Amino acid sequence: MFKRLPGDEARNLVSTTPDTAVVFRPAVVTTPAILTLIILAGRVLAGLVRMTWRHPIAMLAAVAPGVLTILYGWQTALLLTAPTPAGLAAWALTDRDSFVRLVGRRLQAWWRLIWIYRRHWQPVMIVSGLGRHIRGRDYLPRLVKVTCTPWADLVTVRMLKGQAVKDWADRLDHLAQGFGAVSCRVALTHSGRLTLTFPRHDPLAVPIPSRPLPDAATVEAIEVGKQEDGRPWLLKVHGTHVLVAGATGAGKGSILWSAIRGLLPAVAEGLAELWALDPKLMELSYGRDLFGSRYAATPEECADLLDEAVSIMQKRAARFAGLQRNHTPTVDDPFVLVVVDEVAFLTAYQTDRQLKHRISAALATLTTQGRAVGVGVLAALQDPRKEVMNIRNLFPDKIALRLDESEQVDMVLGDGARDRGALADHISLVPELGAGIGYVRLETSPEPVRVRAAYVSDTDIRAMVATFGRAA
Ligand SMILES: Nc1ncnc2c1ncn2[C@@H]1O[C@H](COP(=O)(O)OP(=O)(O)OP(=O)(O)O)[C@@H](O)[C@H]1O
Repeated sequence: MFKRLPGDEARNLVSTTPDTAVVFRPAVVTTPAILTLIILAGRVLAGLVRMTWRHPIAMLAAVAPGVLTILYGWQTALLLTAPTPAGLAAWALTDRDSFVRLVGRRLQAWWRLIWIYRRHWQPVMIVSGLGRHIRGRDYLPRLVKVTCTPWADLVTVRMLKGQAVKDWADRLDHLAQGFGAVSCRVALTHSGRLTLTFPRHDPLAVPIPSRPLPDAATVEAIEVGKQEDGRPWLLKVHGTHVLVAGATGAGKGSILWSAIRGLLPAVAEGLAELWALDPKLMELSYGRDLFGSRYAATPEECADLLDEAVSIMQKRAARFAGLQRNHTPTVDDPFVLVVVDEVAFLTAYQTDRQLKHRISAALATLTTQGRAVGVGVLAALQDPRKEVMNIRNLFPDKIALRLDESEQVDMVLGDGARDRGALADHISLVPELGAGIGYVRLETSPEPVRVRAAYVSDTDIRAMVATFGRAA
């Protein structure tokens, strides 16, 4: 009945070594076929119980037609079960969003669990070195569940005992390639549990047009683009300082302009002021009228403007002392955002030592004391190395756009950011595909989030100047 397997030959083993003192003849116990069948049946039953426990509705849908047919005949079964698919189809046609959210994504997740992840789990784990094959047994991390979002698969994994997140972070390429995704990111969710994110498509692949002007005057989180999951990317500039690092052509301008755009209604109401330092004389000069007299281009002018910001900050601090600890923008004490394009021109690349010292001191003073009194700095920078920007750590919020070298990612976003998937050095050089794309660490989570800034075109800037130039 059963094929003879190599193991059955063990009883015929003889030693071929001459004069061997001891010859092993392993005792081979033949398992009765009935026992094997009972064990197999037990496993199938346990699998069915587990499946019913985990997916009761799916099991009911699969089993009900058969049971009804046996009990009442096929006509009755058809009559009783047909309304379900018909109802689902009607639901899908009338309210596609809720159908996709509640049914479609679950089916998709189930299908991808079976077809992509479970099918390839063992080989990918063993080949990538995340699982172990010891003495004929596989020790594999456990694939807990798969959830589908509109753009990615989130795969929950229980690590093997003794594994570290770094073991997984070092093998992101293996995982992406193994499961047919373009990239993979890893995040620790609970002790011993990870979530792997495999994007199915890229919602940031096409440039995003400039965001609509806010209806109300606000200095709080400004919508400057989109996050990878499709939600708006809200940038906080009030109560913090933001450093935008990116190689030339990475799209730093689009973040500066999106932030400026979002603040314009507040500027018009007198609740905010935009001060611009434009040492490259390129980016901010285009909308110069938006800044009124608070625009500087030469290093001397920039130093004067920064000193003025420091003086305002210190006067406010003296007035607020003992009365208030946080700033609320008012017409008398508006929020001041100092926008600096290519800050290294004013610091590292500045040849006049005295001026360089003055500017560095003013920037350090603003970034250490300005938050609480409503003076913020939004600075762009091409090269994030410490020699170039020794005060980069005084900026609480940092954004990494396309960077030239992998080591620069952790310099901008902090240790371990690249290991967790902030591949800022892999962003495309083609402007349509990569400009404005970057990684941020939001306050709520240490995991880097991929974002794309909206592109504020020259036409947008001209329209902004036409509407708000006078207010400035
Ligand atoms: N958010 C964006 N979406 C799509 N394309 C963009 C975006 N931002 C910029 N671009 C494109 O990329 C080009 C370079 O952008 P930008 O000049 O802002 O880069 P940069 O980082 O400021 O470079 P540099 O440091 O050389 O000034 C722009 O001319 C534009 O065509």
